[in-house]
Amino acid sequence: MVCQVRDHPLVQKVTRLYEKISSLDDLRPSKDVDALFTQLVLTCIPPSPIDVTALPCPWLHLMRSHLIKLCGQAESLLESHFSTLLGDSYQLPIHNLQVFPYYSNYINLARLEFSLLKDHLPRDGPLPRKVAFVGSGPLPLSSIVLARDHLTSSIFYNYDIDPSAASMAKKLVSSDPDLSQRVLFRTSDIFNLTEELGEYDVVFLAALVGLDKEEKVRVVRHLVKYMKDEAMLMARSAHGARAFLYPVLEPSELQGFKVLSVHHPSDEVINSVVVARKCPPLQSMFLPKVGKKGEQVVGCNKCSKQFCDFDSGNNRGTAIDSGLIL
Ligand SMILES: C[S@@+](CC[C@H](N)C(=O)[O-])C[C@H]1O[C@@H](n2cnc3c(N)ncnc32)[C@H](O)[C@@H]1O
Repeated sequence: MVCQVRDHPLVQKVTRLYEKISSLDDLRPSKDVDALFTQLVLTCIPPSPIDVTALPCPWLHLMRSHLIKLCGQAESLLESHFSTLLGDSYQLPIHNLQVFPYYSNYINLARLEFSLLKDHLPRDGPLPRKVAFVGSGPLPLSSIVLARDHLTSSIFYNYDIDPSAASMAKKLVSSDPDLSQRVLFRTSDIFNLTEELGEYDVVFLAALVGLDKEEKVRVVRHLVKYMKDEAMLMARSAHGARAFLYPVLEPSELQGFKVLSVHHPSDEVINSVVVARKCPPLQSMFLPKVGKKGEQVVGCNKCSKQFCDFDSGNNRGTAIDSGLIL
């Protein structure tokens, strides 16, 4: 079958950039690497009619999944470079974060995530006390900006699978009397976090945790298993052509969560944000398990408009989108 989408100008441009990026020996920041990734981001930011997650030909699927991995590697190397620069060159790294070329993107992303989170918290209720950020990286700008500007009394526990990330990140906040006490770092793969995930009121999930659909779903299932009921999940995703750069988390993959909102930025903030709340345990298993769309779903009381809409009181549900298959 001929793959027409390959002739689309956007796909042709991304393919050309992919061929150059994938032939690089080294993804550490340099003039060439920066120029290629800048072109790639500028190519993928504008709205696009193409559903990148449903590319008809296998070659493009393979290209996309390799490109996401290359972007992840380059992002981590960029963060390590600037984290080292900040930690080695400044007494107060926190006061010099603007040396990172995309600092303003993180300011905007943190503002967006906080406003989306606040929309789903009780109006005059307390702000979340304990926050986890999974996939914080060597330059944990999201946690730093969220803790400094928005959740100013919350405690942030940052997790990263890369042991060097925690040590670099600690160095950035150690000279700040407030953040050094409230923004803490641990090394762990998300899959090794179990009971402690149940301590958090909010879990932020970086876009690069779970690089393909299967792994992203595995991450969500792990979070469902260990997050406490009603805790909030702020998961990063991607939309449109930005899905060439980051994995996509579909609301339908968030079984066990009630999806509260999905926000696709149209400015230079690359990531989409999915806001969800952990469902309370199923009240009863008496409802038949769902098999196909539109059938009755297993009761997930008070939960997941996305999956089931309950008649009042009798706890029976009719799948709207896709049922909970447990
Ligand atoms: C590059 S950072 C991006 C986050 C960014 N620094 C921020 O502040 O929003 C993404 C991080 O996710 C980490 N990561 C990827 N998979 C992970 C996993 N399974 N568990 C924990 N961390 C993971 C990577 O090591 C990487 O450092």
